[in-house]
Amino acid sequence: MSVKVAVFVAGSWGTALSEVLAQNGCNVSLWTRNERQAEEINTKHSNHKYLPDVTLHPDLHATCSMEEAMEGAEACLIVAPSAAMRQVTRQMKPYFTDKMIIVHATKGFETETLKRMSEVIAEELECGEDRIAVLSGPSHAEEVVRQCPTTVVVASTSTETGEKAQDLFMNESFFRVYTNQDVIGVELAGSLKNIIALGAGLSDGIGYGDNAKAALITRGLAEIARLGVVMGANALTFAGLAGVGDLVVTCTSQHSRNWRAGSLIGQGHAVDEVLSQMGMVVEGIRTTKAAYLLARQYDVQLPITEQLHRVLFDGKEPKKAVEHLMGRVRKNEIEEVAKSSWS
Ligand SMILES: NC(=O)c1ccc[n+]([C@@H]2O[C@H](COP(=O)([O-])OP(=O)(O)OC[C@H]3O[C@@H](n4cnc5c(N)ncnc54)[C@H](O)[C@@H]3O)[C@@H](O)[C@H]2O)c1
Ligand SMILES: O=P(O)(O)OC[C@H](O)CO
Repeated sequence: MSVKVAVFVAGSWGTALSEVLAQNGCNVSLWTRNERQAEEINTKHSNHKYLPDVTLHPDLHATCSMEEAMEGAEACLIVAPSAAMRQVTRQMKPYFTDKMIIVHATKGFETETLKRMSEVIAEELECGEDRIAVLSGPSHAEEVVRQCPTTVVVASTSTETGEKAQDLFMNESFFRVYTNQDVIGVELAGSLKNIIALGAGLSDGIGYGDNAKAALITRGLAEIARLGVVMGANALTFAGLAGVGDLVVTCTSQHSRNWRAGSLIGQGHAVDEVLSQMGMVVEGIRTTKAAYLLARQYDVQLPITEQLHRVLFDGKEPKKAVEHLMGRVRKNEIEEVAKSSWS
């Protein structure tokens, strides 16, 4: 009998990961709050709003019933936007059993509490962290559904849960999954890279070149690791798939919503106008707010995040933010790294 996996929700990434699971022979029940979308997935095998021109696996079943989705499931995959994580997990709670593990693939924080997604899930489902894994890494839905080779990491404090998640998602043709025990590092890396991707888009939108983007990626990684290590992450995680891997893909890919949003803002469009145009979640905006507050809480300097915060929330002109970054006091690159326990 195939393993049943309940997936929440049917956005781009939830649908793409459902495809991976269905290709791997799992019995996938994809929950959505939208009845028309469920009907489209079940009858036309498509989800045109989020993955246009893609024919989905014929066995992929969508439902608006949480009970139906979760009944008999051995694993639940949660891919709700960070802003909806608490609401979705609260709805799941009545059907959550001791037999299930949770995998989440959401990038971001709860901005009101500054909690990571696994913390929100553990709170709402009242379960130990050892039953939760996070899946992250350089992986755009648009390429995964085309079965382009993709590598990700699943992190869990429990080896058993991590390996169960690895077994569910890994295949030998296009989806390779590594394990890692550094949940904090993997969650922070996947979330914070979206801020730097907004910055890379902003720089491209202004018309600056590849030098500027490479600098943002490199100094952005230093900034991510600086906060991450202080919050309890393993520095080596930032050199892996969830760290530099995801940072590079999000700062350079045509598919990145964060890069695209940054680029439009760099071209002079207002933040609200850009967000209403995108039609899909741009986690980096909320994450900039959360990281700005975390930097204060942990007394860590995040210059790129701080300038992006000024652009997004105080209306600072993007070029002025870049001038500010270029004009900071002189520093020694290696000493900076050593101070942040990067080495
Ligand atoms: N798209 C990707 O390639 C990709 C890759 C890796 C990680 N992620 C992460 O996955 C998460 C989801 O992103 P996405 O790309 O699937 O977003 P999306 O914008 O494509 O879809 C979001 C979905 O969430 C649903 N939704 C929003 N609020 C809800 C609520 N309160 N209850 C129920 N459903 C709700 C929307 O209806 C929509 O179907 C984000 O954290 C993102 O960073 C995305
Ligand atoms: O399209 P983005 O910018 O939300 O990025 C999606 C993923 O995080 C890439 O791994």
